Amino acid sequence: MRTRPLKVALLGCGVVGSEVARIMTTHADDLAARIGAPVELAGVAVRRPDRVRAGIDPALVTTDATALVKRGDIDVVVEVIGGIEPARSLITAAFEHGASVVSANKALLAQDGAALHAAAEEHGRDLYYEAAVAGAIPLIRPLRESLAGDKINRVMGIVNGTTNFILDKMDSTGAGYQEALDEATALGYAEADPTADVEGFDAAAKAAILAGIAFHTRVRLDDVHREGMTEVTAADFASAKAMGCTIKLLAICERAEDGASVTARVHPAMIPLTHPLASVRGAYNAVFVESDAAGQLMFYGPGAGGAPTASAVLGDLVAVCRNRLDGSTGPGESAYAALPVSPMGEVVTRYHISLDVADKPGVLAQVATVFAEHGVSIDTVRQQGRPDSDGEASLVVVTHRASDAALGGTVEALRKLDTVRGVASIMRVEGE
Ligand SMILES: NC(=O)c1ccc[n+]([C@@H]2O[C@H](COP(=O)([O-])OP(=O)(O)OC[C@H]3O[C@@H](n4cnc5c(N)ncnc54)[C@H](O)[C@@H]3O)[C@@H](O)[C@H]2O)c1
Ligand SMILES: N[C@@H](CCO)C(=O)O
Ligand code: NA
Repeated sequence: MRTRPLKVALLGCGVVGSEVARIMTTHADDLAARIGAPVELAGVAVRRPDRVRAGIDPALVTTDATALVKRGDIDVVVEVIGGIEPARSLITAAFEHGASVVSANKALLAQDGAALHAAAEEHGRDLYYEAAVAGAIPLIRPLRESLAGDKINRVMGIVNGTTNFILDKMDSTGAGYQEALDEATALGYAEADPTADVEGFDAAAKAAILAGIAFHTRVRLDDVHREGMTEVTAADFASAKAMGCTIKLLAICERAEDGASVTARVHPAMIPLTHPLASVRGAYNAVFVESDAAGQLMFYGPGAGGAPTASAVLGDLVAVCRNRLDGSTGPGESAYAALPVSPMGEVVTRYHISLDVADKPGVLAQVATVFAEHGVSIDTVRQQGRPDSDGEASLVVVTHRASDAALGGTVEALRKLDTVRGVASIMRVEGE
């Protein structure tokens, strides 16, 4: 074993960074044995230097992250600050000054992954980010390495723990969205500003990263269709139950049936209770991968939290350190397929549409005609009179597979019918 240590700079010492530092210290001997050289924490960049950080030598702490990454003797920079800047400039400077980088930053990778990979390649260094998608769950490496010989057709997953916790609460208790969000906040699952999670931004960033790796194609954050889950109601869950389904916020990356294009999207969807993703409870994450040769694979585990996320960071750290020792680099960006990313209108799936209609003769026929005129085939229709309403009924239509554009046209035309008083909800049905 080499005795000269590999030097690691840690940027950010929050929820994830403090766990990275702890594991580096407590598992130092094992890490050294696995890597073939000791790893030394050579500097820790923080924003608040006065805070007491158990197990971290105060002499290592600095507020000057830029000077730390430019020191020249750093082998690996671990970026767990988050956000776009200064993380992007720091990572770029790290490559320029000879370091490899491990990051957990999905927002940055989804936005600037291509440029950062190019910088890593230019300087002959590694950029690893297993922790950026689904926390501790090994996913990036299985997609990039274990499945490198297969053809991935679909990646569908629950990649946000906060929203899964909220939806699971709504499902199991009948609570409304706000009540479930309040509980998630009180228990520390949801942040004070939950926008990134509940509006699907976090999941969309992860979808962009996953689609890019799965399809060897550059998929930018802007290419991902995004709908949050704030409009999901207790009534939607009741409808889902009636169909033997539950509702999950899904990130879905798909190759088109002709293989010539791909799509990436995040939205709430009904899935059958028999689908493996339906049994993912609480704040857990899971990703379902379908490929030509392997068939169906499921990756499941904790998608967030300090120690679980640090597990993924440490795994990357070991891999990157091994590469440094033998002067190699691991796989970089693979975007050779360069498939076009189609807009949401071209996505084909099934829909569950709940309408408030006038309860009188001919209405069902009128509604069915609108679906037929737009080429959307109906699978089932369920009508329920509502005793409390003045001559209104709820009409629930479940369609066969149709394009999002055709469904959009159908709904627009339905809204124009006098007999359709309102469109209570539209939800996609996945996983069948
Ligand atoms: N917390 C999780 O469960 C989780 C899971 C997966 C990925 N991640 C990702 O890991 C990263 C870190 O997340 P976190 O939960 O640890 O966040 P956090 O807010 O707890 O920690 C970030 C730390 O960086 C510090 N910081 C900010 N700007 C800095 C600067 N210029 N120099 C030095 N330090 C600076 C902050 O003071 C803070 O302590 C993010 O990219 C996040 O998306 C987090
Ligand atoms: N806010 C994210 C953290 C992990 O990226 C979640 O709830 O899953
Ligand atoms: Na992961």
